[in-house]
Amino acid sequence: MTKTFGGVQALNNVALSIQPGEVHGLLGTNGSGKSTLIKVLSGFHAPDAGSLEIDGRPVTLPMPLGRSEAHGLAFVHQNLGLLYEASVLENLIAGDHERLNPWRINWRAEAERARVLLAEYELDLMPDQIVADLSPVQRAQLAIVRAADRVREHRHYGAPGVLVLDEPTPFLPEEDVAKLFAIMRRLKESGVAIIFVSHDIDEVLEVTDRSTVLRDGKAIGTYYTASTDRETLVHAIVGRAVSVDRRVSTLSESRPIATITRLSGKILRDVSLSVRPGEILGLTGLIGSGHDEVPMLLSGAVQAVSGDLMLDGCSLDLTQLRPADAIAARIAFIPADRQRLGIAPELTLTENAMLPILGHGAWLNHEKLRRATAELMKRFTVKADNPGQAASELSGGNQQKLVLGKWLQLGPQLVLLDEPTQGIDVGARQEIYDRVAEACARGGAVICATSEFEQLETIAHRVLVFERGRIKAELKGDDVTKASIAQACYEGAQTHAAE
Ligand SMILES: Nc1ncnc2c1ncn2[C@@H]1O[C@H](COP(=O)(O)OP(=O)(O)OP(=O)(O)O)[C@@H](O)[C@H]1O
Repeated sequence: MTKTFGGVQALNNVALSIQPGEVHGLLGTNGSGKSTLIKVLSGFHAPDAGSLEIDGRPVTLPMPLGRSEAHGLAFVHQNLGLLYEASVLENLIAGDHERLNPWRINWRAEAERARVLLAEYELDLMPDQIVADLSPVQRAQLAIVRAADRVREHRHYGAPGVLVLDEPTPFLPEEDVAKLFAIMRRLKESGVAIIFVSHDIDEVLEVTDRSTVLRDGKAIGTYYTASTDRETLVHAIVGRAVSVDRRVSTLSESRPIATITRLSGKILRDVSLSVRPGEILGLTGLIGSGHDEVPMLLSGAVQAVSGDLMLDGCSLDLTQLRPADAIAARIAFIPADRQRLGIAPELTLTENAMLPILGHGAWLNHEKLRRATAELMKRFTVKADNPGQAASELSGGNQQKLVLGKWLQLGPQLVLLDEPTQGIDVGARQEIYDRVAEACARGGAVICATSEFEQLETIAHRVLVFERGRIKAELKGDDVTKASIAQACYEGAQTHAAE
């Protein structure tokens, strides 16, 4: 398969075969061509050259949009492909042309079918819930179950069934990843083949049978999971060894730069905490613990029920805080849902990157803005054709790097991160950590909400573990390890503290 966009060769003669009942990892750095390959299979892109065979039968390319399902292919793309204003039920049946006559839908029977399906996969969802009201995790689960259902349906028609999961796990905490893997194993046992795109090498080693690595649009090799290891895969992906050792700077004794008192939101109840200049404070917990509410409330993205923030001597009432006030106070927020909250997809890279620094003057120096964006893209290693292209054309990981660059260029004194490296490849993660460390070295403080324990072990000076809206444990210094964070999350507090 070969595909070029302007000057970018996204796929260069890639060959790949997937066996029935196999989980096949598709790995590679950001922009290496994984999504492009998948979008060729779904009919979104027409390849420049290449052929496709399913179950021994040649399939004509380009795949007409909507026809991939008839060949037994079902997809969960990075943006999940859900209709946000529609209900869970409407999302489950939307586009199910193989099974449903769109002119005559028995809504009662479909609602019952949806209830059975959701119960089978142990999802705590009701058919009439609106997708916009669901948490990111629930949305990911819904998209995966919908695709799994379509694949299974096709087995009744005698088609082999291939489920394609393009990075379905970045939002999911460990317990939900385990649930997803259980779904995958069940499908695999019934002969369904699964293509699994992930940047998480541990997950890849746990769930795949084989993996193919793409680099710069070329297939570097296919590896049997049973006879490979983390280092080999990382080396194949990045082209060099990558260390995941703990790397935190030494903190000098100083007073907090930010103190949050009695913060309450939808889940959070009366939480108080503080963070010192140069410190990276990790917040974590299981799904619904409320840790990921903190960045939203401190940035004014959502107004708090109660709470104050004392930032470098200034007091901010978090029940009144608007995003513009937060930006003026030099608070930067990098949200988890980059597609909806991080980027403006139709705007160019320059427009996206320069939005926070544009003044209110009538004249814009476009050449200067373009140059500043090109510089930013270099610093944050955003792989793109040129600053004038639309942000929607960037690969997922490169969009994330653009959002980080857009906010960190302001030199914020409080950086709020929510799952900052989701979708970022193992090599580029180190660069992101370097940029975050730079923000700290300038005297800023970082609050990072994440369900990736390994990330916290690598970068956090201190970690607060949340449960039911409250802090239940604090881990510091050498106690910040993947194992101790997991233990605190799952088994109860080691120590209890709230500064
Ligand atoms: N519609 C498009 N127009 C222009 N360039 C594109 C388009 N889609 C993808 N590209 C480019 O093709 C290359 C491969 O992108 P692709 O999305 O396939 O990467 P990826 O491996 O899925 O990356 P990630 O891990 O970040 O999601 C990138 O350089 C990207 O910028």
